[in-house]
Amino acid sequence: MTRLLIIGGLEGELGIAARIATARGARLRHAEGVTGGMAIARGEGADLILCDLRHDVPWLVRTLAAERIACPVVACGRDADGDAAVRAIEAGAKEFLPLPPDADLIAAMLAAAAGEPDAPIHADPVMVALLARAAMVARADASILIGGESGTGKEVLARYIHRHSRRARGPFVALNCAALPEALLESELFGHEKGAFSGAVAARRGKFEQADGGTLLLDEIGEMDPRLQAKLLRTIQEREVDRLGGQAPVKIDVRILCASHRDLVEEVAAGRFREDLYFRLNVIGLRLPPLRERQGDILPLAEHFAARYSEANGLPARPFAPQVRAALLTHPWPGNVRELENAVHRAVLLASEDEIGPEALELAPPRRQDAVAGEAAPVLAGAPVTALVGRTVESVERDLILETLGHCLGNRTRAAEILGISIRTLRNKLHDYRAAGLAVPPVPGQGPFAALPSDALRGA
Ligand SMILES: Nc1ncnc2c1ncn2[C@@H]1O[C@H](COP(=O)(O)OP(=O)(O)OP(=O)(O)O)[C@@H](O)[C@H]1O
Repeated sequence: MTRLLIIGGLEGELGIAARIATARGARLRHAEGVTGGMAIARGEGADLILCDLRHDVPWLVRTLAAERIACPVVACGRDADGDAAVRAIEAGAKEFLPLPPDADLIAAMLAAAAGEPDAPIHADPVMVALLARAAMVARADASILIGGESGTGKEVLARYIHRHSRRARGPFVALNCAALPEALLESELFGHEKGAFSGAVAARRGKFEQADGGTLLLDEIGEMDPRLQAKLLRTIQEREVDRLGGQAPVKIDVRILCASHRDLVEEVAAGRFREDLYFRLNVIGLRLPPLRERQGDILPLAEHFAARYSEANGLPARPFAPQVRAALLTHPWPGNVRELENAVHRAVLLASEDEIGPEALELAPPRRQDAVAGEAAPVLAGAPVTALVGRTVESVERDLILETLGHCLGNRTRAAEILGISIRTLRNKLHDYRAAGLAVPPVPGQGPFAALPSDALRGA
């Protein structure tokens, strides 16, 4: 959690800045003047100092430097205080924050001060409120269940909670419960002793032990099978894990965060998820809204991804053309932030020299589930191999899986065989694609198009 020190009177606009910063999860200390501020910086330390320009900012900056206290100072004032701002910056103040304060600017400063490279990018009031709540509940040790469609940023939020918790210096460990078959998931979670099963050639600490003193994120918890659910409940209640093949349980101190794109209440009602475990995990519930319900986040996220992928690919930073901005704002984003990230990544690679224009933006048309024949083609189906450069592994994998399944007329077993993956992995992936609004060929004999000829089903 960022320790913010504000120097100056809090009755006016600086007070508003203080409230914004606290709402964004900063821990606030306050001093009326620079001498009091220095005393706090020496005693408790600070990650960021906001100092009113009416105080002696140059003295503050010099004294911090002389005492080797590394802490950025941001000078705050009205635009009219130009001369004082220049003097402050010349003395070594990091930035000038114009008053009245802008909430996004404060958030960016806090994120930079906290050194949070993967801080959630956000601007929409819905997300501002959600993150403020997350930062608040992060301090308790209670379990949190994070709901939200696939790709909305549940893991990003979980990491944010960890960083704002008193376990921030401990490990953050994540495990996707949908990605592994049951037996493997069990040993990944709980660990095993050497020889516990064939192939267990050495003892291995499970994720619970790895997360000791920190936070464990169990992603896609709704996919966990009932036997493991029972074992998980026991582990949480007893605060100790039994390694497979182990002699004695091992004490653990772990905070559990869970994420699921399924409605776990429905899963409980359907008898697929244990009610007692649900109540254990859902002490606090947070729901990430789909991207289409937080329009204010779209452009800041798009700009963030454009900057990131331009830099990563050694390309110049280019602005989005106005048509692209409009298209980004109106697209429904069934795959949420992940879809936006992939679309912007592609656009950055395909764009011309001076701007990211509409020709570089490929947006998948919105799809109904189980689309009619001919529409069953996956996004970018039939892309020749030479067109793969510039695409993410994830999007190529998705197209490969959907095309293969279409080729097998929806036969999951056959498609999994051809793809060389387990049927469980295939099912999990198809589930995600469906949740993201993509057309998934139905199981033969069950779908509405079972009677159609194969060519029609295969699509493009
Ligand atoms: N607010 C955000 N700021 C920056 N990046 C984000 C944000 N939200 C999501 N992302 C990015 O979008 C992608 C998907 O996010 P994440 O994996 O957290 O989603 P998820 O909801 O856990 O998805 P799934 O349910 O499929 O596991 C990631 O690459 C992540 O970095």
